[in-house]
Amino acid sequence: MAAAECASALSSSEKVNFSKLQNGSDIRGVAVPGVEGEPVSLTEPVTEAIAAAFSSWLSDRNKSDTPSRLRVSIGHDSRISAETLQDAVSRGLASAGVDVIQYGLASTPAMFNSTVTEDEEYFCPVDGAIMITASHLPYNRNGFKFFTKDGGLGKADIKDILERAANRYTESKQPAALSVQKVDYMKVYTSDLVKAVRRAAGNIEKPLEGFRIVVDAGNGAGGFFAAKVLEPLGAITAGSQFLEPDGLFPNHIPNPEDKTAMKAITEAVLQNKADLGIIFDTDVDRSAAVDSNGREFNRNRLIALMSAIVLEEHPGTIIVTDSVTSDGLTTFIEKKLGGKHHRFKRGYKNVIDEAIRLNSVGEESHLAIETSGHGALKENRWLDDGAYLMVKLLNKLASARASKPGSGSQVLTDLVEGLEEPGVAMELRLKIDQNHADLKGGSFREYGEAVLKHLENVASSNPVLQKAPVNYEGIRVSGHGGWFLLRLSLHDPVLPLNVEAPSNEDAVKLGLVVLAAVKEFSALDTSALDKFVHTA
Ligand SMILES: O=P(O)(O)OC[C@H]1O[C@H](O)[C@H](O)[C@@H](O)[C@@H]1O
Repeated sequence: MAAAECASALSSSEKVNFSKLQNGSDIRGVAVPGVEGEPVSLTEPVTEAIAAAFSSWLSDRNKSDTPSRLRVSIGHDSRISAETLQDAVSRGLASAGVDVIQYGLASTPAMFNSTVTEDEEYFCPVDGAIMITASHLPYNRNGFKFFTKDGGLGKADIKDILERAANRYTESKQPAALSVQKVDYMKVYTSDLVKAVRRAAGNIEKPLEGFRIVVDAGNGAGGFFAAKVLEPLGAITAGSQFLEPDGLFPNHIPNPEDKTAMKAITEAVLQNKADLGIIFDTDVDRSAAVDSNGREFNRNRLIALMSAIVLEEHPGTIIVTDSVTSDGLTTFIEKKLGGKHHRFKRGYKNVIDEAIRLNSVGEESHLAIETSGHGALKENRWLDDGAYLMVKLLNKLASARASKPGSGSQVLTDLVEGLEEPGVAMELRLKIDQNHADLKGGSFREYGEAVLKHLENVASSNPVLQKAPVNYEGIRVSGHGGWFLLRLSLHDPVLPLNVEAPSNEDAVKLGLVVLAAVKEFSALDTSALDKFVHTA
């Protein structure tokens, strides 16, 4: 499908529900027509209004300290609607009197980086940055993430921007005099990553010489990592796959939580006898790895690995994670590594903000990381960066090679030794039918809260179950050698259920507890749970 077919224009008299485009701290919508039941919501005029609204938000925020014209950078991932939206964003910004700098294909973390880089040749630092991406969502979606030098914008800022956009959308527009610069900013960002590995290795030019490392970019924006980061450091990247951007994602979903994606990189490692495999999501703010034996470092195992690295550097520090992390991970961080596991809420912005808050009240934390593969380090300005997580693994490889040549990725494998892993780990997503009479006109959130309250009461009266003493999200309960967590999704009318247990039999016992408690809620679709408890 050609980019020109994307994002057909709406007339300004049509009603646009801007608030529906908010997805937590991002904006997301449908940008490409053709999928039944998914009309285009992120049209060019809507996009122009959002970009102009960001610039008005930015200029209000910077009023006192930036008398000159504002500069905003724009980057995008490999989606087929990227260029159309990039042009619309540029027009929206220019109409608001902002200087526009287009980076073309870029990663989300690079966009944040552009707000802190000091380099006039690249028009940096910019006052704000916009990344056009919908992460791992299907090809027809797209969206925006916004950054200033203080990091990614939060929920309240996005709400504000969408309100401003709704007001602007009805205003008649003047054609804007477009002042657009194009620069290859990824050159700056990748050279920062290369320098970070060289520095950690004692300023050796090629600290990864001889390592075979394969990259799977899933046809997203992460293909640069092979040629622009690994190769200059001396690694051999033969066997890397899906490095070419292709917004139809023909090979697999670029998502390190996805089983097919992890299988693809694992096979590439084994076939190429590589020391390490690295996989990114579409916009490179999430990642995972695979060791030379094909063992996956994603989800809890990636957190364990990163915790081991960070706790060597900062003994005793607090590791902040999302809520769906395993009990085995807590034991590993606290008993084996001597750190403290702070299991917080789901959502990368939530874990990062919590780590920043802890530091501000004198509780030292250096790592905030989610099972999804999002992760941020204090040393890297709390930038949510999948590529930087991989840089930390590369540093480990390089230092192990210096002391023990030929040991491949064994150093990483050894670091997670002792992590207890459950026999069964699963997530089922139970949908709330928002139009169901049982909601009695209330919101799906209220309904979900009622389900959780009831489950809490049921669990409290069952002597074989123990409610988690500290819990920030949903209902987490231990029993039958495992645990379950039922919570409200951050964005969707869904109650995700995570269960971990030593065996299928135990997982079924936990599943039955949940099923018995929620079955009277007729707007909740429990078919996946029914199926699990009857067939597992
Ligand atoms: O609550 P859920 O539906 O499981 O979604 C949770 C996820 O939402 C978004 O994708 C965020 O980027 C992730 O950081 C978060 O983990």
